Amino acid sequence: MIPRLDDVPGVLGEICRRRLDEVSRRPYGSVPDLGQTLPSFSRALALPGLSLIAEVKRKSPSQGDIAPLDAPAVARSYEQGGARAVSVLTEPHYFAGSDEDLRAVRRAVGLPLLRKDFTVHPSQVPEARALGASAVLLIVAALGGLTGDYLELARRHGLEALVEVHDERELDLALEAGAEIVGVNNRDLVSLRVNMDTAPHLGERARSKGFTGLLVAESGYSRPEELRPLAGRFDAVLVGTSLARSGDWQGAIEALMADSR
Ligand SMILES: O=C(O)c1ccccc1NCC(=O)[C@H](O)[C@H](O)COP(=O)(O)O
Repeated sequence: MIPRLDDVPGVLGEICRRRLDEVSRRPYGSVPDLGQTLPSFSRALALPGLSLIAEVKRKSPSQGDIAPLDAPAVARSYEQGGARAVSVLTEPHYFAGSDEDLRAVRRAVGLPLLRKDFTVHPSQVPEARALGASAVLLIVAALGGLTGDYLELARRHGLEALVEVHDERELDLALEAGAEIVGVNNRDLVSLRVNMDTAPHLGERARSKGFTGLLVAESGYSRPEELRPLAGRFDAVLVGTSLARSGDWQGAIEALMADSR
């Protein structure tokens, strides 16, 4: 169940190899699961109109420092602004996130949470649930042929999975693996280039192949007009940098989503 990360190029490869090294040092099951009932991620995304997954993001390889956020306070504003789910980055070095951020956000809001991390070891799956996440991120570019095994593991732990792709090959792999929630990332995680045509293109391909699950468009969104190509095609959009940077998190959501509700 450990992916062959030597073959993963660029920044994504670096992040994943470092994460695997860190995670492998922790004793399996070191985060106690309090057995709490967690809200459904997919039900929130399937509500009418375009759902927003708002991300708590302090820094990133493409942007550098974004904002020194207080994770639970920002998540509360996201909830008040009408976000339907919150994504919490828990990777410490490249994104300045932490497991404690996820725990604190769980205590602060009632929305379903996505643990936005680089899942490269099976222990991260039960850990996500124990920290209060309803869903984990599975990046096909990192997991390759193991994507289906991680999906099965997530289901066994009562978690949903956002299966992330950014090209046709990865999309086809995600569909074959049985993904029910597919995230199309406009950002190529190897080159870090953003192409806003990626989500509409791959969304259309997924539907043409008979995919009836949930589609999420990810990365690069900051203006309401950029959401127009998603209307009626995507169930949700995941937004990090532009919201995190705004300082007025509730107002930024209201402005961004004004035409999409
Ligand atoms: O954001 C990055 O620079 C990045 C680099 C390498 C791997 C992952 C990265 N981001 C993860 C994400 O997918 C985004 O945080 C998410 O889609 C939100 O994107 P944005 O609204 O553009 O911050």
